[in-house]
Amino acid sequence: MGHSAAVWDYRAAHELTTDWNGNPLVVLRNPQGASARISLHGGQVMSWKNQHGEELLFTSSKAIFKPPKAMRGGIPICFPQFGNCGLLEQHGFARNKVWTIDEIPPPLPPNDSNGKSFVDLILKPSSEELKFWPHSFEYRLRASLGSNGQLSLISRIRNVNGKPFTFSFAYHTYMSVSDISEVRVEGLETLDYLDNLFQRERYTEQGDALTFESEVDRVYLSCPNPVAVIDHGKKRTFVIRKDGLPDVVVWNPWDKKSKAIVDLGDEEYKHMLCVDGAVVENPITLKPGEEWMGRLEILVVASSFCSDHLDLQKVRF
Ligand SMILES: O=P(O)(O)OC[C@H]1O[C@@H](O)[C@H](O)[C@@H](O)[C@@H]1O
Repeated sequence: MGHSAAVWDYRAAHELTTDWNGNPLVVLRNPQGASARISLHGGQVMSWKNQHGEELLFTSSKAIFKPPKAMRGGIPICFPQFGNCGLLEQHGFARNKVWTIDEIPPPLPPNDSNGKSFVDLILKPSSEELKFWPHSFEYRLRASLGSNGQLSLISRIRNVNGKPFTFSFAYHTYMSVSDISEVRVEGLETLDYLDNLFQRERYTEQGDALTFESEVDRVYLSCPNPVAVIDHGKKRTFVIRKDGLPDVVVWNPWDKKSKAIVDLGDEEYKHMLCVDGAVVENPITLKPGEEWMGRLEILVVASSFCSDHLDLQKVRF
């Protein structure tokens, strides 16, 4: 049965360790030497390295690795609320909870199993969460690392409640960049966005590409695939493809705001950019028994491909 191959893949390709603070951590590796580390605290990707051992995600030098807060960096999961538009704590509780590993996960689809290592993490609400968000759910997060180093995150959230519930969501992806002034984001041209710096007022993107000269905190609406983060300094491009995640949040706090963020080092805002696949404008409502799926895939394209003429539609994951 197909299942045995997947179990073999799973056992051979990931290992369990702990971070220096004692939090359990899953390590995925591919045969070429790329790796990803996913913490059971928050189901958060903490590190993603390419085959040369270069870190692709930003982690603050002042990051606090202790529950109940999420570490500043990597890819925190924002669920069941994005931002502060709701009654829950900012970005919801999922990023602050301890997840478990599914030791016998469903297999990878046969057409997608080649060289992939993966892990499935599970979050179910405890009686504590149910007190302030009274909805039973099962959340399965599959993190996988592909043969060309691409990182893929698939969230499946199922309503196991007797009543419908509604949520918003984001993969809050902190990319590591050479210098924010050397970066541009493509794929957002002509889109409408909600500007968090102006009470979520709606504007339309006018530029050919988004560049950074001051604080940016926006939700771009209904973004087509792909979105690209082009880093001229590091000569590499993050190509982002998503499914079930219509919106894209772009955030950099810039100098003034970052001084107020206690777990962000001085001047570190220059080396980070959050570009999140998200569901913000139209939250998801799940009826009893229904499941939602949101997939994010990120591939870093080598410097030789990094030019103004990169044809993003032709990038193969
Ligand atoms: O400090 P937190 O809770 O991780 O949030 C960081 C930022 O996350 C972004 O996604 C929001 O748009 C910002 O408004 C927010 O400041």
